[in-house]
Amino acid sequence: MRGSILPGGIIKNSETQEFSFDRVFHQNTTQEEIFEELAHLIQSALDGYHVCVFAYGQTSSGKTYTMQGEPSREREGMIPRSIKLIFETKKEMEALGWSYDIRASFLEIYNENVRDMLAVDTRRPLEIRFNEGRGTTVSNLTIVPVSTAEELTDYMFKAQEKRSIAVTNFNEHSSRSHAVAKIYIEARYKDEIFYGSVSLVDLAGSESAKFANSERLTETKNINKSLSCLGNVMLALHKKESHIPFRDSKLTYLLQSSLGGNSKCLMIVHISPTQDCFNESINSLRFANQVKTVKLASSKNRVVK
Ligand SMILES: Nc1ncnc2c1ncn2[C@@H]1O[C@H](COP(=O)(O)OP(=O)(O)OP(=O)(O)O)[C@@H](O)[C@H]1O
Repeated sequence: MRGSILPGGIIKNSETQEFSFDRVFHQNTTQEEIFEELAHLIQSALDGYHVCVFAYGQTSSGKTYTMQGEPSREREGMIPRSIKLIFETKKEMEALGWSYDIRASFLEIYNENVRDMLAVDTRRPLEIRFNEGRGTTVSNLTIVPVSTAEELTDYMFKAQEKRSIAVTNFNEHSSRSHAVAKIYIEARYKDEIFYGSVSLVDLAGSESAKFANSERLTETKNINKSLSCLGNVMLALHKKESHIPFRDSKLTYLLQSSLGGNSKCLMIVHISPTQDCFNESINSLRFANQVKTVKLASSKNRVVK
């Protein structure tokens, strides 16, 4: 990335800043190519691992496009592709004697309130609880059993329609909430049960508060607080600190089980190609650099009956 930031956000174009990541996608990369990075993780969830995929980046940088996509086959995003892969693999494995119980929930965190996207009244905030052995759960969250990919995709669209939408300076239909689609997979083979899950997280835009108008300031502050908590949790995990500040935000508290040791995580960081967004892009790349250093341990969640 060319340019550097001077105090006050002035960009000096003569210097080069370099970042390196596991994979870098350009703006013409297809959804199918991006999903190739995810497919093995989805497979892991079917084998009994907890998997978490984040889309991070400033407003309008393409997070929802990546996760949700658009209805056409080529443009469908990571969530519908994950759903299809889960049900295709389930069918193959059932022929080999496995059986599956698949359920799903959709929630959003808006202004530090957790809301159930499948509930009739989505305004009712829900509580996050921590149970020894079960990890974090959300009280009264609707978790629906699903038996086909189409059924689960329909729930995804219903949940998406209800997401908090507000007007911002950058994106007319910007999503101002973190959206978490979670698929719970219980796989049985003979006397063994494997408990896996996939959390697909479309984070709210990470733009700096100075761009927000006064109405949106509280939203933006809450979004930035939870994203910086996510960064702090990642840093504390990286340093193997004795206290990991999961409870500093609803987002990190909710994802405690997915981040805290026993999971496979992937973050897709989005940046906008325009010069106006340079400072935000640098911030996103720095965040990604910090996250990249975190090494999580993961193990299969297996019970023998
Ligand atoms: N790779 C892409 N190809 C085609 N269109 C794209 C691509 N990425 C983003 N877009 C388009 O750019 C616009 C903004 O993208 P999107 O809504 O996904 O951004 P976002 O990061 O989710 O924003 P917000 O934080 O406000 O939710 C949308 O109209 C989307 O269709």
